[in-house]
Amino acid sequence: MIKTEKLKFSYNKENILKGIDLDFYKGDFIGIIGPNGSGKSTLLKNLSRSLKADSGSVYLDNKVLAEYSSVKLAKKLAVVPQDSQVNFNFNVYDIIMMGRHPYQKRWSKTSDKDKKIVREVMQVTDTLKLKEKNINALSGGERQRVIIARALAQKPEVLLLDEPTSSLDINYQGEIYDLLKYLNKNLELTIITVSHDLNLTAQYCEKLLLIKSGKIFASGSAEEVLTKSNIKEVYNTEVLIKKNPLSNRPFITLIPSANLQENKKNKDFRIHIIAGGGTTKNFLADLVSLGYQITLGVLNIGDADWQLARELGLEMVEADPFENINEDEVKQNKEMISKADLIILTNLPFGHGNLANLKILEEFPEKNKILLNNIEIEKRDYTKGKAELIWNKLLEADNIYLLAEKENLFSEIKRLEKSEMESEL
Ligand SMILES: Nc1ncnc2c1ncn2[C@@H]1O[C@H](COP(=O)(O)OP(=O)(O)OP(=O)(O)O)[C@@H](O)[C@H]1O
Repeated sequence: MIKTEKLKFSYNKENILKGIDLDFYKGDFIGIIGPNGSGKSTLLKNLSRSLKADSGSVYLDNKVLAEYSSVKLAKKLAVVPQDSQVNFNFNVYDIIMMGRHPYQKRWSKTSDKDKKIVREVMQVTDTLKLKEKNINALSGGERQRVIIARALAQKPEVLLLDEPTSSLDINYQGEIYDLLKYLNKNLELTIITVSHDLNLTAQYCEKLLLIKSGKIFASGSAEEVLTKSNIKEVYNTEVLIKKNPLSNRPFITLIPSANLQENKKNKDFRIHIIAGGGTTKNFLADLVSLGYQITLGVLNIGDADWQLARELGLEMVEADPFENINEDEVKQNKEMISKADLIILTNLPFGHGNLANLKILEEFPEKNKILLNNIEIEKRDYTKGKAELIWNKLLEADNIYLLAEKENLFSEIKRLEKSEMESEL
């Protein structure tokens, strides 16, 4: 339906769009995302012909966009611009009726058909009750619904929106995107929207187009586009990606980078974590944001710590649950431990899996170890079997530190890191 070929555009000789090839189909619901200044709005304006490309082409239904008369184009394609200020004191009804201009002859009166269509779009956009109100007396969310209603009154096949929810609160954001979804599903409107909100677009749009510096960096489903590495590459940001339980689409959370200087300093300090059962949930993301190099193992696939480590994109040794750790997994774990400057243990020395983990540790008596949540351990009965022997031996060493608190963990790591650096000098 909309296609571009080698689309290039520049403002004052500054290349903004650097060869965009895209192909959108009838009924698509597309989200165009990307960092500030990457060229999203410029692309949208080229698609709606409010800017003219330097080279390359835009096609609408296989016809070059430039060949459409403005009336024909307005009947096919409507735009909800980023800054939808209306400078006149019109009431809502008159504003929406403006969408009928492409269908009206000059000086002609509004027809019954115009009135019927305006009424329909007011119903769909829930703006009937605002009919008599002055446009400048509306809230941001109401105004946006009116501007969308005006665009719909054009009876377009494609709706282009530039950040339709940027100034709206979370309630109105959902309302506008629900409306777009309804229009897309029920009226088969093709929707192309620029947005900064990765989670909203992930939840509502069927396809995403990720723009970086005027080029398409990635396109496809939300799962395909919103990967940790794409976001790192394009936004230079570390994120946590989970599945939104309602939509099953990716849900992105920013990992705060606590202190960039600190992060740089920590870059080479490696920590290997032996955990299980979600015992890392209070500190794992913090350690990542502090810049430590984290590995984990051996974790059972499906375990809460395994899940979190995956979401954080960490390197780990994984094992099938309810199976003994096999030789290969032991080997991988040993490799990770041998590279680590510090080992953190969070779980308890019982069960096959942890026994194997403990046995591996026996081979690294020289490594500093932190045992988190020692209080928990004292409560448990681990006094039987081989685990006890290994465990007691570990506890006898003077390079194992027992901690109960997350806060103490960070200061203890810093202390060990410092002494490591001093011993290297
Ligand atoms: N009218 C203009 N004249 C000159 N340069 C412009 C103009 N409009 C935009 N630019 C520049 O073109 C580049 C792309 O701008 P554009 O608005 O398309 O980016 P964007 O991805 O939509 O950004 P944002 O997310 O911040 O809205 C930016 O560097 C911007 O400064």
